Amino acid sequence: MQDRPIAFIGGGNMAQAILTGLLAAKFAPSNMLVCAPTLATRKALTTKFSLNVSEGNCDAITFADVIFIAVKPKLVETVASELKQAMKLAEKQPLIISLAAGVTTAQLQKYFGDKSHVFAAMPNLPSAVGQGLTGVVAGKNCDTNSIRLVDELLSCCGKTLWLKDERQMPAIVASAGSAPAYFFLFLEAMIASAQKLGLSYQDAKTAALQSGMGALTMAAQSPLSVVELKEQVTSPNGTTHQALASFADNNLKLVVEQAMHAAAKKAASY
Ligand SMILES: NC(=O)C1=CN([C@@H]2O[C@H](COP(=O)(O)OP(=O)(O)OC[C@H]3O[C@@H](n4cnc5c(N)ncnc54)[C@H](OP(=O)(O)O)[C@@H]3O)[C@@H](O)[C@H]2O)C=CC1
Ligand SMILES: O=C(O)[C@@H]1CCC=N1
Repeated sequence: MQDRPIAFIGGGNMAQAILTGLLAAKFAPSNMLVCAPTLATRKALTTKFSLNVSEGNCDAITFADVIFIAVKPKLVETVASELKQAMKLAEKQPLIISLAAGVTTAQLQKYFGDKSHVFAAMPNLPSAVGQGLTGVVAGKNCDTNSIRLVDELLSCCGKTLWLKDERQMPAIVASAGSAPAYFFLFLEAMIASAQKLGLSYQDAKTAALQSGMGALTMAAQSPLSVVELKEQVTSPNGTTHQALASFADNNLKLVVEQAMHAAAKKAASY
């Protein structure tokens, strides 16, 4: 699999995260092509990854077996109309994996053509460190071999979740695609509060990060539920009780629910 030529349309944050995951899994930079319109982006990508770059998106068709679409959702139709022309002349049809939030397999099928082999995927940024979560759905023309290949590719970047019902995709956007930002926000707030309580920035960051990594590792490994683990930290009328009561007074669960519904609603609107 590592010798498969792979192209990215768009070379921004998400393309680079997946690229980093694939390169760590021993894909060769010489088998990678990134198409991006801005010269500065192409130069930065060449310097960082020593891979191939192109200004023209259609080069992806002659180069690659698998093409990741890593542009903003609103641009997917535009880049698809370019690629579709080149695909008509191609001997072999590439697998198209869209990373765009909220763009469905039906939309992809319409943009790339009824015979195209499309996947709608929703990864997240920790793909860059092999800890990503990608929700994915296969379009109607994808056979078992191509599904297996896409699963292997995405698994280089972390866990892969094949959705039985594509209508679950907005929930994946809200709970995985956007979710790293919620954790970063929480860390940002904890670091700032710890500084106000007297720690240096560096110590505040170490305390927040180590507590976060410790808690997440326990939540992943323990047979106990997160509610039970939370109770183990909380002494009756102790310090944690005070903190959790303050969160409850400020309706933290409702705040989280509203935020995730807003993300899902946006995903469903593309
Ligand atoms: N960021 C994230 O955490 C996640 C993002 N996604 C999805 O990934 C997609 C990309 O997001 P993200 O990487 O954050 O965005 P960025 O803005 O970081 O990157 C977008 C890229 O698209 C390129 N681009 C713009 N126009 C064209 C064009 N006409 N042809 C080819 N490339 C073009 C830009 O090139 P240039 O730099 O040359 O202008 C840029 O490299 C989105 O659809 C988003 O929904 C999904 C999950 C998580
Ligand atoms: O914010 C966004 O729209 C993209 C999709 C998920 C994460 N980033």
